[in-house]
Amino acid sequence: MATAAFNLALINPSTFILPKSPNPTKLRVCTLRCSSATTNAVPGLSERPWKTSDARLVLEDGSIWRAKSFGATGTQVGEVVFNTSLTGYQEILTDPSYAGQFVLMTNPHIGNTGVNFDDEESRQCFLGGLVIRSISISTSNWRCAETLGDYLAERNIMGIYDVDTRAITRRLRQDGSLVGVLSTEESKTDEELLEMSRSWDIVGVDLISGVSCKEPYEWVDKTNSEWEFNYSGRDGEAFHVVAYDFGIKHNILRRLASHGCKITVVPSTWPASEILKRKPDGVLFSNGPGDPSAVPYAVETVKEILGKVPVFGICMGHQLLGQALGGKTFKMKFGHHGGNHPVHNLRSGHVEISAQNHNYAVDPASLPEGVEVTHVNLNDGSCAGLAYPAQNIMSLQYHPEASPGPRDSDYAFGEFIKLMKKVKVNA
Ligand SMILES: NC(=O)CC[C@H](N)C(=O)O
Repeated sequence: MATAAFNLALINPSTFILPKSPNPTKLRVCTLRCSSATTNAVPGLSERPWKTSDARLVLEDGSIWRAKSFGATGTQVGEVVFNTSLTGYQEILTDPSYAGQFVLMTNPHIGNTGVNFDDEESRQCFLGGLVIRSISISTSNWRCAETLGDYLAERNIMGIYDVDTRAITRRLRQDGSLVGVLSTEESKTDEELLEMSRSWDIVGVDLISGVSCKEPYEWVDKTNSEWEFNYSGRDGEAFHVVAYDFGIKHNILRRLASHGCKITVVPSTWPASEILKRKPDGVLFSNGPGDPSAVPYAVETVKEILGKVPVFGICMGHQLLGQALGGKTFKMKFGHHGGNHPVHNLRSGHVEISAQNHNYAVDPASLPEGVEVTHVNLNDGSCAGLAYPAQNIMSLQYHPEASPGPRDSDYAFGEFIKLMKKVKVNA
């Protein structure tokens, strides 16, 4: 009888799914697995020559997922989001827009290429943690500098593996984003971790101030030659772009530099008046973590700049532009995170496969007349791009810089160059 119940549980994970219950004493564990993974095996020193589960992911709905840890140890709270990218885990780990979130990779096998010196998208990892199905037991790549586990441990980022990522993804798709707690601390009870997850919220929190640079700096690095497949925009003229760092990804800066721009990066709180004094040819509002409604100071800055100089907003920058134009943003059910999101460019008629990472979106119905929706996400019809030609504004909800992901939308940087050029010529 007991054996039958055990087998049933293994083949049907939903057996272990617990209803969201205010009574934490009813907690049970979602997965029960043995594995022959040998990553941490210490022959002769352990009764079992394989690593057994030593971590828990406790979700706010009351479900508990037993897992194995890699990277840092400890206890961490965050919002769980799933990312459908097949490659590019290092760029994802260093995308500052994941601050406050645990990234669950739907691709089951992660870590096989290790990490390298070139693919960093920011100065550190800001995400809460990494959740994967299987960590590669060997690392092989010509650029590999170290293993994923060592990299995360050095940066104090928790990772877990041997967890049913497919079941968690299905739950997030069904119920929406969930807050969770990752812990390797046996001393903490399930109830304590559940309480922690339920008393934490990502909505309404200014996460930008924790990731933005503290002082302005100049950026000069370009993307390498494999990116030179598109309109280069270089015509001997170096446009000066000021980039607001709300959590900016380096490839945005590299792409602008490759188009010949002279770039000054400024902190998120830098006054608009200081920017306008420098008379830039354009201003870029970058991607960044969290809720756009939690940073009214940034919306005010955007408002002060609009109409005075051409602007380009990317992701968080697009959301802040939407609000500055009088529109509203809202939290999506589980957002878009991955490198395979189809977007319809309404101006060209083309479909772009895009890189995306956002949980909030602009409500197009809330925007004033004259603002044009230029791009639509084909998965759910949400607004993926805006333009307000009267004020030389363009923005995208997704990532034309890719990194990781397809480069279909790279033309957007060329369009920004054209916008700056048009305004300069007519000045
Ligand atoms: N990549 C981003 O800029 C993310 C924007 C915002 N934090 C969101 O989740 O919607």
